[in-house]
Amino acid sequence: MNRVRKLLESFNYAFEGILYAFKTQRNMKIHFGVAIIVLVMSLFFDLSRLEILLLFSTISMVIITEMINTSIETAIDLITDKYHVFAKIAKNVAAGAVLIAAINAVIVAYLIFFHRFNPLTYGVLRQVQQAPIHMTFIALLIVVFTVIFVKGLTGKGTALKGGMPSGHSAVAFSLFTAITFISENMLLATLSLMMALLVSQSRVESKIHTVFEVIVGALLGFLITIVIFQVFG
Ligand SMILES: Nc1ncnc2c1ncn2[C@@H]1O[C@H](COP(=O)(O)OP(=O)(O)OP(=O)(O)O)[C@@H](O)[C@H]1O
Repeated sequence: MNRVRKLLESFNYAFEGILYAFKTQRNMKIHFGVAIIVLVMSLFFDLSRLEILLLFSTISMVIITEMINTSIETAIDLITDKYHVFAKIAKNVAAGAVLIAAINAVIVAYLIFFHRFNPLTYGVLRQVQQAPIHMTFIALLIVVFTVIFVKGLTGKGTALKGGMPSGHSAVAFSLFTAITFISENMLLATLSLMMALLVSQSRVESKIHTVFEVIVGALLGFLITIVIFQVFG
């Protein structure tokens, strides 16, 4: 009897932990909200057992990493409220784990749902792989990952602001290239190029990037997207 009570008690503590994370962490509410939307959506589609399994594992992974992140943050705050480089590393690494789980979730959701939303490509993976939107999505993802990676190598700026190269111009030029390939229309190409130039110019104007960083970003976005469209288009 005592053992059963102990077991129940430990379940209770575990639920308290889940509730605490949900109540106090804004991101946790977002994860749960998105998870619910995805699960409701899954009811409208004829998902295979494997796809459902993937959905559940992916959702669990995001929630689990967020909870471990909360746990580490709390433990660090218990130890110190002073600035310490180790505290920063521990918290950043834990936050990084959540980010990876969240990116994985976006990719899984894309692979499971996207072709079902597009009646033209319904059920035909080969067609989806060749769809411009698919290539644009993949190109953008690769551009963003590359920018973050290069920023990490050069050690300047943060993932989303400043540093080498400019992520904004990389994305803007990637989109310009995708629009040019998809539309095959000079006017649209010119207009989107003007927008990409404006984005890049504003990064220099607001002193977030140097001209060189913006040019490297633009080249990166442009070249990666060209390669993707040439190879898979
Ligand atoms: N004691 C500390 N020493 C050094 N850097 C810290 C310290 N505490 C926090 N930081 C830095 O601030 C960032 C945010 O920390 P914080 O504890 O506010 O986490 P958070 O992700 O904002 O959490 P929440 O979403 O719960 O508000 C950490 O990722 C870390 O880089």
